[in-house]
Amino acid sequence: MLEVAGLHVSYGKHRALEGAGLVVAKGEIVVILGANGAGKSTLLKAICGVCEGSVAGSVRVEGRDILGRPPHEIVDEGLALVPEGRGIFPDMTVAENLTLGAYSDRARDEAQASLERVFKLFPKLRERRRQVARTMSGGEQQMVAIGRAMMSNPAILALDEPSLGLSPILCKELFQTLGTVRDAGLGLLLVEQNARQSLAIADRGYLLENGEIVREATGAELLKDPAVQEAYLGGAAAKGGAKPVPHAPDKRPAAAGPAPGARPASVAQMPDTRPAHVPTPRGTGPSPSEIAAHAVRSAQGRATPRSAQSAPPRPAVKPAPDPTPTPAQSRPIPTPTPRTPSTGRARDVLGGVEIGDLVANATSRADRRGGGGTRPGPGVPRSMPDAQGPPARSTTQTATSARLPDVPMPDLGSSADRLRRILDEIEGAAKQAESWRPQSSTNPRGR
Ligand SMILES: Nc1ncnc2c1ncn2[C@@H]1O[C@H](COP(=O)(O)OP(=O)(O)OP(=O)(O)O)[C@@H](O)[C@H]1O
Repeated sequence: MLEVAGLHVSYGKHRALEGAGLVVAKGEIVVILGANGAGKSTLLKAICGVCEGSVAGSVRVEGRDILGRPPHEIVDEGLALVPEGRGIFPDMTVAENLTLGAYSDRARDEAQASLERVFKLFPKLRERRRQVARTMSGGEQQMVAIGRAMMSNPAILALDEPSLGLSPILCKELFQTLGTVRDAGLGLLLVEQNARQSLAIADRGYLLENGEIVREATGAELLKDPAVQEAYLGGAAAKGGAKPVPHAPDKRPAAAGPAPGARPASVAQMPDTRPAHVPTPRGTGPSPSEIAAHAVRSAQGRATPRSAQSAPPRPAVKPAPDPTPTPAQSRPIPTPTPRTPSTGRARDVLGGVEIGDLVANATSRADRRGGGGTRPGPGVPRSMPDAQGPPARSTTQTATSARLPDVPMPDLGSSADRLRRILDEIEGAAKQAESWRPQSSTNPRGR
């Protein structure tokens, strides 16, 4: 169960959240509705440990306090976030994306069971497991994002605007899927602008106005409520179809606070016993590079003591688009050495691939990119087709015909080091670009 009480968030002087409280039990869908700027994303990010504002209050998962803890620890406690925009690895296959979702301590040993559960929920992902993620439709990519979050074996799944950008048909499929995920026993906390469809599947919902929870009721009650219809469903006369959420209302109800009978009142009114303004470490949801960086640490952790894994998460760096074809995983990748024994069965399902292999694979791709297609990176022989800078192929070819060559994969430890170095180089280049200014002598305005 997720219990949030007295949650305050400020961005500088701006108070975005004022004492929000909510509860999500396993096996229920809870929707947060609110106008643009009401604080919905802030609420979700603060709960999941990825809010850049100052956060105070209480957030508990299964009774354990998680506020102020780093995102990967929060995932380990059983709370996973599907961020707005999905955050999948576009150049990796479905199977690779899913496998990387099992990087947490909580999930690693159960990766196989989690994968089977995801494939059972989303049979399409099993069919498409070798397809490169960026070649999938928006709805399918959303499935990958949800599936990847489920690979961490969460008790509670938080989703930020999962229907954003989906067509009406895909929206319908998505909400059906969320119902199935709930039926599998997970608790879902859903921030949505599609009020009609989200309330239709919700067990309960909360209305957020100007940073405060002003009402809690069942999904059915909220759907029938004239005020909700007026504010979020385009008026009582509106029939069917998703309506845009109105802009921030200028007035709030006189009696702001949980509705009569709102449950549990005791949680919503819990005093804030935490020190004011606990800063949380991240600014946005975990990015693919953060997940990759954590995967690197996890992979290294197999050969190093746990105490050596305490490096802070890396800053978000968007992966550059990969112009080279992505190999399909149709044959096992040779196992790097030395390696501690594999956890076993997940490797079978994924054609012999595990997180360490994925990291090594990603590294060798990055090397090829860095070498401009002319110089293979260390451990990547010149005979690799991509290293010779082949002409661009279609995405269809990418997904179906590219194959990993039978070459030994580089040593895992050095791969991890190289991935780190590449991330550092990207960061350095970004910093240089930020600090660069034209010389005054070249000022075109002559000032
Ligand atoms: N990083 C930030 N720095 C400063 N202010 C922020 C930041 N993130 C959000 N805010 C402000 O906090 C308030 C709540 O923003 P938030 O994104 O949580 O709203 P929302 O309900 O999710 O809106 P939308 O539906 O438009 O996404 C807004 O006034 C927004 O401008």
